[in-house]
Amino acid sequence: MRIDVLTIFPEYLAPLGQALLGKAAAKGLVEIGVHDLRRWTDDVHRTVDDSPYGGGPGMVMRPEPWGRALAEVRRPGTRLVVPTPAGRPFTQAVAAQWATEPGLVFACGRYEGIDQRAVDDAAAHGPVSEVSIGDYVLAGGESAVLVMVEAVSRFIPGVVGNAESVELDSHADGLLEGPSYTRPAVWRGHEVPPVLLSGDHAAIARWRRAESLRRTADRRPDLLAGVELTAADRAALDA
Ligand SMILES: CN1CCN(Cc2ccc(Cn3ccc4ccc(-c5n[nH]c(N)c5C#N)cc43)cc2)CC1
Repeated sequence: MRIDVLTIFPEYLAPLGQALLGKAAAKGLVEIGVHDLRRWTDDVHRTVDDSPYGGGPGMVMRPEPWGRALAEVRRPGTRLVVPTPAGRPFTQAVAAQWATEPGLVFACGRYEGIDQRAVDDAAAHGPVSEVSIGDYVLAGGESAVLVMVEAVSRFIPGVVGNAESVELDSHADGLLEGPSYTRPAVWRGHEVPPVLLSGDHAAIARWRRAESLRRTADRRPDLLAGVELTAADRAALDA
């Protein structure tokens, strides 16, 4: 997969070269390009913003640099992802879907956002997704792109050493994952749940499902509505 990021703060995306993703890039599992949008400005001051039509606070990013940058960076048909507080929710399912695509281009806005015409015009050259990573307001799209690239890359074979780990991620089965434990068996008087030391894999699987259901019911009851519960699940929730 090829991932390109357009931003006025390229150094903000330096973490993409670190850790799992950095290793994946070194192994050729993913190609990452970060591009300074100012490369496509047309004035000596390398201007990327201007006042909003209709008035209002702050500045809006001009369409021209985006149009020129996307024409050069985005291969026709490649999905353009535009982080925005007004976007559709970015979810694990969306990450899994995008991971099947040959490439992604991320447009990091700043100020009060990007002139909508730059986004609308991009739709003529491939799919465009305006997405939000959560119901809070950031200062720009770069943090959101770091989050989304990490979530998508976990689905690329070979990026996460243990493929089973991705299958057991929170939200993989629509639920939150339950608690995890490792040695020592007792730490500051806190014991690891005995079932995990029992070697009874069926009992362990039942316990883990029950803990996942209980945590989801407690912290994200909204997710339960989308999960088909068995009789055993209901019994675990009622326990
Ligand atoms: C007059 N109007 C003008 C717009 N504001 C709304 C507004 C618009 C942009 C910004 C800053 N910003 C610029 C680009 C950009 C991309 C993503 C995100 C973002 N925030 N939160 C998420 N989950 C995000 C994601 N993903 C924020 C961004 C701040 C506030 C209301 C008043």
